[in-house]
Amino acid sequence: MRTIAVFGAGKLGEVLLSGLLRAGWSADRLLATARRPERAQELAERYGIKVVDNETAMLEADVLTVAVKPQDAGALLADLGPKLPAGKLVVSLCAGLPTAFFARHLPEGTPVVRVMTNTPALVDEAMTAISAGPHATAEHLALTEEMFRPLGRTIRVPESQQDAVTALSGSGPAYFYFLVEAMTDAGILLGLPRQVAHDLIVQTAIGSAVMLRESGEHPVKLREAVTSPAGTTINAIRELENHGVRAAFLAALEAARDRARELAAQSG
Ligand SMILES: NC(=O)C1=CN([C@@H]2O[C@H](COP(=O)(O)OP(=O)(O)OC[C@H]3O[C@@H](n4cnc5c(N)ncnc54)[C@H](OP(=O)(O)O)[C@@H]3O)[C@@H](O)[C@H]2O)C=CC1
Ligand SMILES: O=C(O)[C@@H]1CCC=N1
Repeated sequence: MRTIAVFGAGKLGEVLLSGLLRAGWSADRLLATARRPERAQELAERYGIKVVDNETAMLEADVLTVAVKPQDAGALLADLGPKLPAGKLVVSLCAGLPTAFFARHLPEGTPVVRVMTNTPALVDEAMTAISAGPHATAEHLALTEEMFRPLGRTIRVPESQQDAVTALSGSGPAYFYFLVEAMTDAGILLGLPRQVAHDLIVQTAIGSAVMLRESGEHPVKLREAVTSPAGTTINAIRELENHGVRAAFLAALEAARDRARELAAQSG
């Protein structure tokens, strides 16, 4: 079993570590790094893993998973890059940053894999997209899949699609939570107690998601089955169309994709 280090175990890094432990990855094969000592202590106590400095993690691990914010990746790589021994696999979780950015900071020949996952990894329902960067072989991709498959679904995509993936499934959970929040408010407007509105919409979201996955039907077909002629649903759909909700999603995802591009441009 390989040793995996998570550099910058913040929100997403912790989700990954907890998922690997749930999947049976041995705690003594996991390392984490953190910038703040109190965070390091918290992770060590919570998961029983070693939290070490970046250089130790780089030397001891086989897979170096970069989970710092894209804005912090340059400083981390400037520190580690020149000292990186051969034979390590670098897996980036950073939104926007192309593998070419990593290659510029790392010794020639270092394999890099770019990954975009999402927070439902916490309940083993992540959507993880994996792309080969420079020097990444089939074996490196298989190893990355081995890390992420227990956390949900994985797919391979060309790296050119990763900014779109980031906008769609990387950020996607936030859009669903936003929708649930808005629908709960709507329930309150209609006179339901907050908790009742919340419970109704959460179960409706789960039921709809399971139907989407398990029926294999097109969403239009599933929506039609709910939308009775001259019934209630079509009145709501007309309002959603009048308020440009579909167009808002198109614009929102373009904005997220553009931000991923900006992060890459700013990182140099
Ligand atoms: N959150 C999400 O849903 C997703 C995030 N991502 C990507 O994952 C990455 C992490 O995001 P997220 O977890 O939300 O961010 P967080 O800020 O929660 O985590 C990043 C962590 O890295 C630490 N850090 C920064 N620099 C260093 C360093 N040099 N050495 C050690 N630790 C360091 C930070 O420390 P400090 O606490 O001091 O700031 C922080 O704890 C990003 O690149 C993001 O694009 C990808 C998909 C989904
Ligand atoms: O908001 C962000 O930048 C990160 C990347 C995808 C989800 N969260």
